[in-house]
Amino acid sequence: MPSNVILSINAGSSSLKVSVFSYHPHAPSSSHPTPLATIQVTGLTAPPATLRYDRGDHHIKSQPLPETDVTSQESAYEYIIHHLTSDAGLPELSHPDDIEFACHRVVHGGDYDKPVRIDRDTFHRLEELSDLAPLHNAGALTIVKAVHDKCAKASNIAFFDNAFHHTLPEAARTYAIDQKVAKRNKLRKYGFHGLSYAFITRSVAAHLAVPASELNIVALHLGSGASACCIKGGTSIDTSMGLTPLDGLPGATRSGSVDPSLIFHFTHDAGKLSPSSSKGMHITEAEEILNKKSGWQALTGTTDFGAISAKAEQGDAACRLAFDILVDRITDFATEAVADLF
Ligand SMILES: Nc1ncnc2c1ncn2[C@@H]1O[C@H](COP(=O)(O)OP(=O)(O)O)[C@@H](O)[C@H]1O
Ligand SMILES: CC(=O)OP(=O)(O)O
Ligand SMILES: [Mg+2]
Repeated sequence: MPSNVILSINAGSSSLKVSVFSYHPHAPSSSHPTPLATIQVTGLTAPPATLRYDRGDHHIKSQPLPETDVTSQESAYEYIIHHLTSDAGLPELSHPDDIEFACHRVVHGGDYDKPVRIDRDTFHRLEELSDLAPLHNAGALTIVKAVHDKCAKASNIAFFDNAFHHTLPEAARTYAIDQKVAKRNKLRKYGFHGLSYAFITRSVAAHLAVPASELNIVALHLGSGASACCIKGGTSIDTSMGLTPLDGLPGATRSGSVDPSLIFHFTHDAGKLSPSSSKGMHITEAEEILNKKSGWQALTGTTDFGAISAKAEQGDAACRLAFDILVDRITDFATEAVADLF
């Protein structure tokens, strides 16, 4: 009997979220896969990480994980696969070979505007984009590799977080820099969280009972990474993230938009390679500081925005400021975006 489990895998900057579906190879093409379970490890940047597991309509467990066990997207994936294949209540997935398709959210897909099956060539192309999504692509690719190495029958498919924004008008996606250099190095606004915006567009249109092509909204995706998107006629016409997910709204460890010359006044080492660079991913001190040592972490000492909002309400000044900064930046984007909708 052919294996028939589909995994949907979202390697976020602070979490790994996996949904398990079953799929009947001979079912009509109009039928949808059946959801079996969801499992997630959250709080990777605010240890201890937490496991949450739901099977069918049942919440099975929520528990903190030992701090040493799960510290990265890669170790979270190993933990999750072990957990799923050991669960007697989920007989459809009792061995990694039961997985037929592993569908990965890949944050930076460069010029790809549609999902692709990942082969050696696409894997290398996505690896080359790792420098442009330093908190994301490399982690997702370690999971692609784990599936390739350990799930004999699975195909890896990449779904790109920037693809929804391929409709950005030229003026919105072009930076005011030398266009020869921009074109050669593919320096433009890509935008991210597109899988989420595509879902929001479908869901809001269904809720309002209007065709997506008539939907005009400003949508927000607020998580460890935060962004906003202006959606006109169901398509993205502007979004707050840019060449990389660093641009736009601040996030858990990200500064968001700052004056581009600020970093040279912050440190004289801005252009040096950071010690956390690896053979496959080159990160300067500037990128390290702005991606990993800024945002809510730098302002309040935690990346947990739930805790920040609670403390802000209790009068904690640093948390109040962090909260107000987020509101200020969202309001800036939304005000401009609403004007673009008319
Ligand atoms: N109810 C809430 N109120 C405020 N912040 C929340 C709430 N629920 C989750 N968060 C915050 O959202 C962040 C996690 O976002 P998420 O999108 O799941 O992560 P990732 O970027 O890894 O995908 C954490 O900072 C968490 O504290
Ligand atoms: C693109 C991005 O920032 O994703 P996440 O919110 O999962 O970190
Ligand atoms: Mg996310």
